[in-house]
Amino acid sequence: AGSAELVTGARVWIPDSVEVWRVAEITRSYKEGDAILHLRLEDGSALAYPIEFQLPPLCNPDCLSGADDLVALSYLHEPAVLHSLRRRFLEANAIYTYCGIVLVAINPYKPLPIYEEEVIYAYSGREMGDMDPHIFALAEEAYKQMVRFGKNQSLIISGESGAGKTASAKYAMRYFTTVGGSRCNSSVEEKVLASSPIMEAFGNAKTTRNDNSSRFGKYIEIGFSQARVTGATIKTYLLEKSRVTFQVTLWGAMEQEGAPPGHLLGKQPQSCCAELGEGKMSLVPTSGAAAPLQGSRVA
Ligand SMILES: Nc1ncnc2c1ncn2[C@@H]1O[C@H](COP(=O)(O)OP(=O)(O)OP(=O)(O)O)[C@@H](O)[C@H]1O
Repeated sequence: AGSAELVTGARVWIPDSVEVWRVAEITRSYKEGDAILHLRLEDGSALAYPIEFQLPPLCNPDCLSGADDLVALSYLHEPAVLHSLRRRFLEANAIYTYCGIVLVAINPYKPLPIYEEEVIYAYSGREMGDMDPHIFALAEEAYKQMVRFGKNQSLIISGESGAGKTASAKYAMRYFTTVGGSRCNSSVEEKVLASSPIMEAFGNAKTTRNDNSSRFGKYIEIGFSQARVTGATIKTYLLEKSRVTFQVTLWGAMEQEGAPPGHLLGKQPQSCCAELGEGKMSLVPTSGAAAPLQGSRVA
């Protein structure tokens, strides 16, 4: 925040060890060079907040936080983004929010009734701004651009382990196979969708972060002809050595602070496959180097 905006009555975010950020109201206008900012917390208590390096970030007006596009916020900083996403999720069960052309997704860790075929058709042919933020809106935008201009499109999905990248990619694929499904050759779409469990059987494992964690990134190329799906190619990439070659014991996983995220959970390398169960296989190269992975073709 600029010092001119830190006036009596303005609200700011201050760091908190439990809630991460909490709101406080300024009770005395701040002047350049002041070492203390006088605040009142939400429970009514007074706080003399020391200005060490940075002035605290300002709160957005209540009417703005919770907007479906973060770009609408007057102040765009970490507490504003977290507060807006939290409010949308808790108040409206809204897991998707735009930030311009980027879609931010929160993993709800429970099934939501927002991926049915009716929802796909509701998004089909619509503009991004007309509908609530959704992975289908993004998929529709890419599909429309491809059909309209005949240009290849890419969806880049990133996030930490367990964020929901694989699930999002599957929803996008379901969208394309539904709106771009061909009536005469429906087995192609079925094969494209059926490729996911096969790839997961070979390449996923249970980790401390995610019960069904991908061991490598996937580049999925979906081919279209006259706006209809004709097939898909999956190439594997980004084989993280730390995910594959580093193993800790079951007890070590619990005890070891700062263990790399997404590492395999197994007692001994040789017992790892059995640990993983449910038809999943671990990828444990015999040498320390990352094993090259081949692309596999579907349909
Ligand atoms: N939109 C969603 N709705 C409901 N559940 C979800 C959603 N997205 C993800 N999940 C759940 O969260 C779990 C973890 O998601 P997912 O495997 O897609 O994460 P990831 O980002 O691919 O993780 P990793 O990098 O470890 O492979 C999934 O098994 C799924 O049950």
